[in-house]
Amino acid sequence: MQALLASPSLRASLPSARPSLPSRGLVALAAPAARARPLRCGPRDTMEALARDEMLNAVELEQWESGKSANDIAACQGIRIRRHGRPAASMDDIQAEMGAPRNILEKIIWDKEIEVAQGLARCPLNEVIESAGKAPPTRDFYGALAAAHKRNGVPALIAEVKKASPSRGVLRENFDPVEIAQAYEKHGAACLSILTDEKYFQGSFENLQKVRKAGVKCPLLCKEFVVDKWQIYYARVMGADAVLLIAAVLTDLDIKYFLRICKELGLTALIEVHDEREMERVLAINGVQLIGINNRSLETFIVDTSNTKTLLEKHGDAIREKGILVVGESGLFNPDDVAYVQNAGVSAVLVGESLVKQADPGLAIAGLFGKELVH
Ligand SMILES: O=C(O)c1ccccc1NCC(=O)[C@H](O)[C@H](O)COP(=O)(O)O
Repeated sequence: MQALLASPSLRASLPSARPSLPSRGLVALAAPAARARPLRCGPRDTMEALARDEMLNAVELEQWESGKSANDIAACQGIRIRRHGRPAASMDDIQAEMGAPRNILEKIIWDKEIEVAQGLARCPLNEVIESAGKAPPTRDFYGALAAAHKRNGVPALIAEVKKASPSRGVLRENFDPVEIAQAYEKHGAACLSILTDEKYFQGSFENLQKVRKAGVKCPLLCKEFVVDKWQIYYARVMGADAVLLIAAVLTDLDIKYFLRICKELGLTALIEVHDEREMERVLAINGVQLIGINNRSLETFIVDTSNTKTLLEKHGDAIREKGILVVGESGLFNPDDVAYVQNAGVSAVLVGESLVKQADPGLAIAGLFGKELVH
């Protein structure tokens, strides 16, 4: 019998998802050879496909069999964000067991685990999967970036619809997501990023859905803190063409598994890295098309655009050989900032604050690039 690591999402649904998953948590499945029927597109089949594609790593299997907790496995990959795995508990009880969150990103993730459990209770996974299968076709997020970069001769723009953030507070009081999205599209944004986290960014999945239903044509990134596959299916249902997967939060197996789900749903995955270790991890994963280099540390809020230059000086050749597009994210305010990351090797930029806080976010785009962008 082929033992298969519990998928990240399955792990999240187990009673002790992260703190300590006993080796009995291994899920024994029929040896792939024994399966006669073709692969269905359900999560269990995705897990079998995962195993069949030998995306699993013997080291990871050994770690699980050694009884290491999922948090220990994550820590072995340099991940500093822990999971509590107790979505039904109060934050007080969680903190009594884990101590206070070490930084804002860990706090966001601890809240997200609880939110996802509430979402699952509200809209069970099988229903979301069924709805995702009926959603209109996705738009080509990756292709839109590549085309815009070629058309304009500057990095393609992913313009972010963001009302507030932990580091900057409220950016725009008068916040109409559809109005902002339409202004961005009118002035040449290739794609849009829509914040869907409510507690820390005052965003929502409803904003994503409104923008999609308003007739905005450019592809939409669901800017969410993904910790479970339910969020990917739900993003698809609510109108996303791409989702964000954050390497600082997700293990290699999480990313491999979620990449496969994105592929099945026709979604582009933007894999976000911030440091050397995360870049090396992500470049070792097959199927990555789009890497975002965040100049902002999501743990300290420090923004340093030289981060993009440093990472691309070392890894640019490998990235180009793989045909991966790179998105420079955060802290871009003027043409010099854009030129700096362009010279470093990015094909696109993701920009929020410097646009959304302007009186006319659409008009601000020409100011950011020093020229009008063409469609
Ligand atoms: O922006 C924050 O304060 C923040 C805190 C914790 C996690 C994520 C956070 N921001 C997400 C982003 O990275 C930005 O929204 C995005 O890259 C755009 O950055 P900017 O142009 O500087 O608004």
